[in-house]
Amino acid sequence: MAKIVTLGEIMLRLSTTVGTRVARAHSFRAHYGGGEANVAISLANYGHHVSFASKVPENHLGKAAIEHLRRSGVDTQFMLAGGERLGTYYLEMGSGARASQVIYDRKGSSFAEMTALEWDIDQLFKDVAIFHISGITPALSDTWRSMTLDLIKAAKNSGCLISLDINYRQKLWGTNGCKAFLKEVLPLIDICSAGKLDAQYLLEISPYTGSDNEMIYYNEQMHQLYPNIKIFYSTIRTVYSASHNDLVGTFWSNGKYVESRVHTINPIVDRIGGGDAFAGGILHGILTNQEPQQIVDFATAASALEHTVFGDENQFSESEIIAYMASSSGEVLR
Ligand SMILES: O=C(O)C(=O)C[C@H](O)[C@H](O)CO
Repeated sequence: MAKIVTLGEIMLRLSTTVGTRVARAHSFRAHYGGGEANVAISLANYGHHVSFASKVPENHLGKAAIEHLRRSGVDTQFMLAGGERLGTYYLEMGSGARASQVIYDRKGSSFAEMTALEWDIDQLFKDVAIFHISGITPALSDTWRSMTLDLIKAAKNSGCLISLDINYRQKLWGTNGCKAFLKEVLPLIDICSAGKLDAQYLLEISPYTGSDNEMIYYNEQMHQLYPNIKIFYSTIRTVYSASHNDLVGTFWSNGKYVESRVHTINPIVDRIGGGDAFAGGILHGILTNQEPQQIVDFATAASALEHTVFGDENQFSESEIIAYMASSSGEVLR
């Protein structure tokens, strides 16, 4: 199967149990996560040869992060060892009207402190079909901002398709920094995860005022700005609370727009990583040359299932997702 490389920061996640605030917590659950690592795990679950590239410290936490990737079958040959610490984030689990909250504790991490591309770049992109990256990495430092562009250019020179999840994180940078980065990077991108809010607030597309499907408008406007981007995808949450979503997946490819059915996720066990599970499903569909409707249906089902388990990563195989698409009644499967 085609080779994919994803690159970014993997972190230790420490989360509260539902109903406990971070400030009152006496214990935390430990998981490992990071947008691009989560996408790599999804793709490995579906049988793709996928490498995740990052840097972690040479200690037991760094080893645990690598073990987390290996357990799911992600190739870790591009995991560098060194630096001071593994980035960490705390997650206060939301409930009902109270949103989940993230506190980042990632300054000074082995990955964030990198000042040079320490990988053998020719090896990293050798025989790679898709290079996937997100807007989290350039938000870590000015150096990472220019290194992200360098990586993308190198991947393009090696013939990879470039996939970017905008993944705007307001706790890492402001909209101005992100907007400036997007102006530079989007002309280099082939596949892009961008939703309505990204279109309005980061790409400055005027709000839709008509009565047709607004996502068709936003996707077409984004494509007009960046005709090189042939695929846009995003999820829409029509009912939204910390513990309940109605989720719809959208996919726009060369002028054709499709949506999934509505997935009602109630209760949500853990929403972190739902977007990455969706991205993993989309990239899987692209890599296996599926039809747009099949692609969005599978990716949205994968995302819906990801909301039902603890942890940032999709833990379901392709056949489990297909079985859920066929039943989705929550009955006992015997
Ligand atoms: O927020 C981040 O920077 C992360 O990468 C942590 C999570 O895994 C990610 O947000 C999920 O998309």
